[in-house]
Amino acid sequence: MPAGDSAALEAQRQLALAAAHEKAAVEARATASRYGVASATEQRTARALAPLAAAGHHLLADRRWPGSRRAQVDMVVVGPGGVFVVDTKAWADVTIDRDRILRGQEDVTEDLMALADLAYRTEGELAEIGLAPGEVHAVAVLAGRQGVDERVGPVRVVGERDVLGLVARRGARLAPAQVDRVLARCLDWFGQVGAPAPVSTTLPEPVLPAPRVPDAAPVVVPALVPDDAAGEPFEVPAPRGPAGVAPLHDDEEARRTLLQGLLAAPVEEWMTFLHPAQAKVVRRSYNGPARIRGAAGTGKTVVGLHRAAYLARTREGKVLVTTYIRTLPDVLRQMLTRLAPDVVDRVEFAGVHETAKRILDEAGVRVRIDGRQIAAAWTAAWGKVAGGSIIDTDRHEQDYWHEEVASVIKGRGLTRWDQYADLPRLGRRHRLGLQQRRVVWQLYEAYDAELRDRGVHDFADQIALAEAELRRRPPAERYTAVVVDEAQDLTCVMLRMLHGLVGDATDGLTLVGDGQQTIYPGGFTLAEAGISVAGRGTVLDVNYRNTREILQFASMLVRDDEFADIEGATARGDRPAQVPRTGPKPLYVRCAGEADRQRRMVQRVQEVVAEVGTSFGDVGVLSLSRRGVDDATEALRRAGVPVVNLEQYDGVPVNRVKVGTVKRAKGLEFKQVLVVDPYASWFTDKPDGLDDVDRERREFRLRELYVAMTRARDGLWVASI
Ligand SMILES: Nc1ncnc2c1ncn2[C@@H]1O[C@H](COP(=O)(O)OP(=O)(O)OP(=O)(O)O)[C@@H](O)[C@H]1O
Repeated sequence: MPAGDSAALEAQRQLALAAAHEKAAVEARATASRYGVASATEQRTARALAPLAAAGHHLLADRRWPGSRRAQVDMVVVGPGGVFVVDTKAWADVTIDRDRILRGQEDVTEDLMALADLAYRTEGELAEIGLAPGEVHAVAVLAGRQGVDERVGPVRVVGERDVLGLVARRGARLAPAQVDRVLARCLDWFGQVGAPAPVSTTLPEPVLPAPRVPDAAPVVVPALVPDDAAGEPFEVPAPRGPAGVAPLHDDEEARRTLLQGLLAAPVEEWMTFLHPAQAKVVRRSYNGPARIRGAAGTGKTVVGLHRAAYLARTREGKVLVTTYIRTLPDVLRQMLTRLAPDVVDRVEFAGVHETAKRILDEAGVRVRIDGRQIAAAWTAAWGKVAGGSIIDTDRHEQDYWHEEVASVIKGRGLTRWDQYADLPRLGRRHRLGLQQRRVVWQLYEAYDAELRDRGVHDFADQIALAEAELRRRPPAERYTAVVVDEAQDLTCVMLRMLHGLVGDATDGLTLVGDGQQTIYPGGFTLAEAGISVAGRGTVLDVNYRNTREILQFASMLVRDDEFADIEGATARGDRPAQVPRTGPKPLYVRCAGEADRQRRMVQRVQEVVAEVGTSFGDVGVLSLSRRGVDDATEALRRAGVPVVNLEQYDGVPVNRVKVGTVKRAKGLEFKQVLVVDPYASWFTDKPDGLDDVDRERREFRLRELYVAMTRARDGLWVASI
């Protein structure tokens, strides 16, 4: 090749190289400007959140996205308000339509779902140390925006100026020691980002065109027009002020927002921090009905509530929390309001009868319940069929037969004599011969006829009708899940009805309870109710409520107790493996008579409220009978002690001594409990010498006392005569 030719080629090569470098430079600049935009907006989010540091929050910026080699999380906030996984979006023209988010015409929901998925995995990671699932939040911050507070699925979408308030308003949910534990785990989970990839200046050797033979024209290097790489279309508010950036919050505003959070009442530990075993049950998925059991005070209700919140958060549709006791759902709602304010409106609380009523109302089925007419129907039926018969003995009060009809026959949904003739009456010790059963059945028939003649229904009818209605017309996904607290209190038909709401759907039905606390007759098995929880059971075994001394005292009552468990076997109560708390021994006093007992009861109340940290509202006075409740109420009122009957208590803190029957106290707890109606013989009678009628009575009574005593957190006082 002639020398001139080779020089020209070299010039061409150099020019091509220069062009390639220039192109690469333009691209690199464009990329840099994109990063610049991102980091500028992220920095603004960081600045918006910065005041939180003064309130005990830790801001982890630019951490590794767990499970990804390259992706980063803009910011993780760990503090008293919980854990917030924050991603800043420099998006303009954003519209949110229900669970979708659009950027102009483009649906960018999936982008947020990646963040949701990360928060979900983080929740699982932190459950390992017991952090309750509801304390981890996915937050997308819209750069340069204000006054936005929306939800796209599980992701909270807020403006840059709203994010501080979002975190601060959560208040003090985690104690400093818990924040430290969560922080340590988060530092591991969201690892450090490694060194950035080195910048390479190596370019491939340019391939030059072959020289044209006749007259080689000079190579024209096209002018390089920078790509349209100015970055994403988004609006950042016009800079203001000397620094060129608008202040996100003036000091006063930030202080006010923070103060709001700091002043919020701290929540109890169990609302945010669980035992890891509890936290896992909350999130576990069961491919059908599940059962959570455990002895008194092991946190079953707590887990049930967290699970309800978790299911509401992660599923479409509503969750129902229900229980037998009419007043308990209100108390549970109050708890959930503080535990999971974000989902409380998607969880319904209703007693099991209220639930039946709603089902029937919606189906247009009329039910007429009239207490007086029901009582009259019973009295008339008893007079016609049972009075003077072989079941009318002084061994049984009418109540016994009323329970037999209401709980055993109607509770188990029996409608034919042959079903009852040889029915194993689980949990009822007194054996009934065929003759007695026949009379009981006739009594039932007569009672039923009396109800129909009067055009009224009783409460068991209401449940049976609702259950039948659900069978006739399965509900159109009314609830996504049903959580039943104190499930051992329900009759067979009640459980069938609740099962009818969700069937065997994954995570549909969660039964929470403790067979040891069964205080109603009418035992049955889950198989009879058409429910199987095989392989989907969990036992909780740390007692968080009682001191060791209280539990030991209460457990003596049920030492030899055997009960018919809903899973089919005759069971002994679950015993907690751990009872971490200790305290003073319970006091058992023998009184000279009823008047003496009332006097000492008032004195005891006055003593305990004189202790630091105990007020009237922390005291529960419990009785097995309504009469006992009336007497105690009267005595306390006379002494000027403020009282509230548990029938009227809805969980809103009130500084009055709570007085009520043990049945009404189910699921509740008090710092100090006074049990006011035992007779000494209840504790001393040996079961061996009793016939089966008395044995049955004794068993139910002792279980009820056990329930009463295990309501006590710190102090227990039992007075007998
Ligand atoms: N992980 C926990 N950390 C601290 N306290 C807890 C925890 N779990 C439960 N508790 C507390 O233990 C007490 C008992 O909890 P809970 O009422 O849920 O028990 P339970 O098993 O439903 O009791 P019961 O069957 O006797 O009604 C409550 O005061 C609750 O706040």
